[in-house]
Amino acid sequence: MSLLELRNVQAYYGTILALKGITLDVDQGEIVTLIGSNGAGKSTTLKSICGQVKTMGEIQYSGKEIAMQSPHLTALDGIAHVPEGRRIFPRLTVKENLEMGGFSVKSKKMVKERMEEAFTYFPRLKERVNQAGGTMSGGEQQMLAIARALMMKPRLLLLDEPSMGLAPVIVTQIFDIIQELNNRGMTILLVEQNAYQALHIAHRGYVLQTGEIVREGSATELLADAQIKEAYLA
Ligand SMILES: Nc1ncnc2c1ncn2[C@@H]1O[C@H](COP(=O)(O)OP(=O)(O)OP(=O)(O)O)[C@@H](O)[C@H]1O
Repeated sequence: MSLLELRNVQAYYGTILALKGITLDVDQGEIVTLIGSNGAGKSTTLKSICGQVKTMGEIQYSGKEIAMQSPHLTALDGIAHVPEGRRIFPRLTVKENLEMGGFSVKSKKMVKERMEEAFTYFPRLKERVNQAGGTMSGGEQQMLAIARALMMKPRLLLLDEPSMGLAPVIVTQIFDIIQELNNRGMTILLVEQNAYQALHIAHRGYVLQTGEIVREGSATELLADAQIKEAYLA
């Protein structure tokens, strides 16, 4: 059984059908990437999993049906969503942002432990623990957004375009960290426009086009595919 299974998932914004029946799996321990152009439905797929849009079809997580479940409960079930555009709290410090991420953790000691664990991935955040989130660079804010998601010790991490708007050298750092998270056991569903780098760290990938999956395969297969190269890796 996969950790996450979507079966014929349709998603609507009002009467607009943004996903036309998506079927995909994410197994425990994998990095799976969703690639596709602007408006293909990548973000909507993540929002569907988190109960942030109206959906039809089955979404099973760890054997439980979670379609249309409230985002709050989905988070408590162990699914962390890092949305596009790194929505950190700009006026709060790094430490306060991380504490907000651990809001559901009752023990202060555990919050501290988790913060220290997050700092092992992001030593730069530790150096800036009292700096206001909004004054940090784009890359640091992305790191903070991911670190904040780690505070609830998720089993599944949904990352929406973590490379967006970042300089190439920072993108490489972020991708290295994503890979390290996975090496230490985190299952990751990664949405990316940067298909080339995403496929380099992923095990498998799905290609979305106007709300439909048009191709799926191992990352190696997709990287070698001539059509994909032309459309997404140019
Ligand atoms: N709040 C909304 N209201 C109406 N339509 C929406 C809304 N959000 C997204 N859509 C539409 O749903 C479709 C899928 O959008 P989505 O954001 O999932 O694409 P995406 O693949 O993540 O693209 P991008 O990389 O540009 O974010 C698009 O046609 C978009 O216009």
